[in-house]
Parts: sequence; C-alpha cells; structure tokens
Amino acid sequence: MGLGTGLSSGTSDQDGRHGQEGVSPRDGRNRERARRTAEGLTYLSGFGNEHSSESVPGALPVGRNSPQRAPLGLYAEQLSGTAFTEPRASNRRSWLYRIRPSAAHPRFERIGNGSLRSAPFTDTAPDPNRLRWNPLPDPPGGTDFLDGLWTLGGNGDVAQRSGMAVHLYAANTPMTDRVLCDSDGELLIVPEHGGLLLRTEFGLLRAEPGHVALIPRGVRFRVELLDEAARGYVCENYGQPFVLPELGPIGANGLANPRDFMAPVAAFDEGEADRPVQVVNKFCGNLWAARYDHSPLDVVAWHGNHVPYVYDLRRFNVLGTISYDHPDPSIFTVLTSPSDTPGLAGVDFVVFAPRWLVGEDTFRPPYFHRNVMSEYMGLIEGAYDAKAEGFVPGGGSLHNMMSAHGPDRETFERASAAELKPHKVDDGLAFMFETRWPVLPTAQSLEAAHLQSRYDEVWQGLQRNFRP
Ligand SMILES: O=C(O)Cc1cc(O)ccc1O
Ligand SMILES: [Fe+2]
Repeated sequence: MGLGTGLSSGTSDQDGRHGQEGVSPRDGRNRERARRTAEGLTYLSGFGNEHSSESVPGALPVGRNSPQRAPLGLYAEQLSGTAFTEPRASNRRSWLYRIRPSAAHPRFERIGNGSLRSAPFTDTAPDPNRLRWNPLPDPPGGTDFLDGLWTLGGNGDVAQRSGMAVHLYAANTPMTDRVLCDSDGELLIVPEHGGLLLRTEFGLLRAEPGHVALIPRGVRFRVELLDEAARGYVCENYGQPFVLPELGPIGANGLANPRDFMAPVAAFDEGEADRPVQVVNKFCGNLWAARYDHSPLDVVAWHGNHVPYVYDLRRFNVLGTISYDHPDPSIFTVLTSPSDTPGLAGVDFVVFAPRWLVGEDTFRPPYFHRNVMSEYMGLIEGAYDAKAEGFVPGGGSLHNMMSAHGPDRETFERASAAELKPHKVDDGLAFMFETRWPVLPTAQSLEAAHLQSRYDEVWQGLQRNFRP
C-alpha cells in the first residue's frame, strides 16, 4: 500500500501513487500559477520572533488571545510546539484565527507509509561502514512531495520525541487537495533541484535550491512545484526545535543572522477553503488520513513564535581561520536542536558555503577524523572540497560514529602539494546533518541500486610516506 487515497489529480494505482506519466496540462497550469504567486511573496523577518499577521484587517484580536467571540466570526486556536511550562527562551506556541476549528474533522484511518520510515529504526543491523549514495532515481509521473519521500535512516524514537530521520524526496506533481501534518517532528526541507511553493497554515513560503525551509511540528502544509521536477533532502527532527547556535566568543553577530529567517504573512485560500481535502497526519511513525470537507489552510490571522520559515544559505556569514589549521565544522552550524546535555546536539544543521581559505602551513580541506557524532552529508550544488569525485548533487554520504573518513586520496595528494596562496572555495554548497546517535539505515537504503558499492576505494592507495 502506498501513501495516497487518490484525492489528488490522476488515478491511483495499488501503490497509492498517481498513475499518469509525464506532465499533465493541469500540472503545467498549477506551476504557472505557483510561480506567479511565489514571485510576489512578502515575509516577516527574524528568528524566533513573536510575529503577528492578519490577512483581513481586524482579524487579529487586540489585547487578548481568546475573546468571547473572536473577530469576524473566526475560531481562536492555540498550537503549541513546546510544553506550556518550558522557559520563555525556548517556549513555542502560536495562536491561529481560522474559518473552522481544527477539531472539526472526521476519523483518521491508516494509509500506507510508502517509502517513509520512522524511528526506532530496527530494519537492519547497525553497520559501521562508510556509505554513499547517488541521487534518488526519478519517480514515476504523478508523484507529489508526500509520495516522493524516501527514508534513508535515522535514530531515536518518535514516541519519545527524540532523534531524527534523514529523508530524500523526488516529486513531479503538486500536492493538490492534499495536506500533510507531521506530528512526529519538525521538517527541515533542503531543496537541491527545483523550487517549492509551500502553502502552510501560516501563509506561503518559497524555497529554491540554496534555501532551506522549516515546517514546525504539527503545522499543516502542502507543496506545489515551481519547476517540472523537485528533488532534495529532509531532516525530520523529532527532538527539541531547531534554534540558532550560541555565538560565545564570536560575539553578537555572525553565522546565520536572525533577521535573515523569513516567516510567512497570513494567507488563506478562499478557492480551496470549502473544497474537500485529504489531510495526512504522520503520527508515531505511520501515516493516517482523513477526508475533511474543507481545507485546514484557512487561517486568516495568527500571532506567535511556532511558525514556519525559510532561510537563504547564501546569507550565512562563514567564519574560519585567518591563521592556521582547519577549524571543526561546528563553526558552520546554521541551526541546532539541543539535547538535555549542554553542547550536545540532537542534530545540527551545518552548511559548507563559499569561503576563502587562507590558512598558512595548513592542510586546508577537511582533515582525517573519527568522530563520536554521526554525519549525513548532502550536496546542493557543485562539489565538496574533501571529495574529488563521486559525491554528487542529490547524493549523500553517511559517516557514522567513529568511522574513519576525511579527504579522498586525490584530495589528499592535491592539497598536500598545493601552493598556499589565498584560495576561494566557491564551486559548491554542501551540508551536513550531524547527530548525537548513529544514523541507522533503512533496509531500502542498503538495498538501493543507487547505493555506491565501492565507496571504500576512495581511500585506497594512500601511500606510506613515512621516512624515519
Ligand atoms: O567532510 C566531513 O566529514 C565533514 C567535516 C568537515 C570538516 O571541515 C571537518 C570535519 C568534518 O567531519
Ligand atoms: Fe566528517
């Protein structure tokens, strides 16, 4: 059984996928409309702010959250992302003023999970090997973002709200009349190919390759495509919500600057407000669907800090050495999901963005290492400075706890002999999901045809150079 129950366009085969090949005229029209919509978007700026937004004047109550009768006949509803009693600094909640309350819905029934998997990951024996994948193969025509999610692995436990999953997606059709809600965690979406228009309860976001988008736990959304196909990565964070890392001695500025995080303005789609919609809820690892007689993307106004956002990775203020040695990649942390142990992240999102390398008497690419943290890496464009070949956009590598890795032979030889003049690394955009626990691969990821079988060979032929 697949993901869908056929409320989207096209016919569903047994797999729940929509069985039409190629691009339908309806998809083409939808893409045009999505592009026009995406071009005119405005945003609210700032990470973690108490934003407020109303798409109709007077829709937002003033001075209280829950008046006896909310303005304009709307229903008031709170959505919390942290326990009520968490400290102010980490507390997340929003108030939504909507056409119908979220509670007005029928029973959810189980549907197939497709290629989505969740923690605990018990499919396979934990494997100490270094693994690398080519990009996902193109999906069949009629695959939307939800159908196109494919889980590589992860850790923790969805029911304990701890750990994370690494998913990839490949889609060629918009989600229409179909909305996703992830109760298990927040979704950090990293497009690698093709732009996305995210229609969320809070409003609209545009995410192109080079941007990341975050959908908080429990926020309903659907994904439209700005190009014929879309491909990318998703970190599903079951743990504490991502925050900006502390800056310590760096000072008050640097890395990802808070004002570059963009939240949507309130927007509701009158056109879809009264159309039946399939709402798919990912709950404790399984997909459940209910057919609503209206769209839950019917929020007219909202305020709060549990909100979706986009961030352009090219705005990341890259810091690094101006003397010698290669700093640890924690200096490239965009977002971190803290654990209960100070300094130990459930998962960090790290970007390797264009930067100058100037270190003197320094081996400049990533060093050889064995780390206690586990690293899944992906490539958004170009190349990565530790790997000469084989690590390609849309592909990914997994270097789990204590596995030995670093520059491949070609990179080691080149960088050991390079003339150390200032050099700009500006031919790529790579990222890492770095997590406290090993990423346990799913069976489908170990059996996949796109798993590279000879990855170990990139470290073959590193000569004995020892001359006592
Ligand atoms: O390529 C990697 O493995 C990621 C990485 C990059 C770096 O600059 C230092 C350590 C590290 O794990
Ligand atoms: Fe590494």
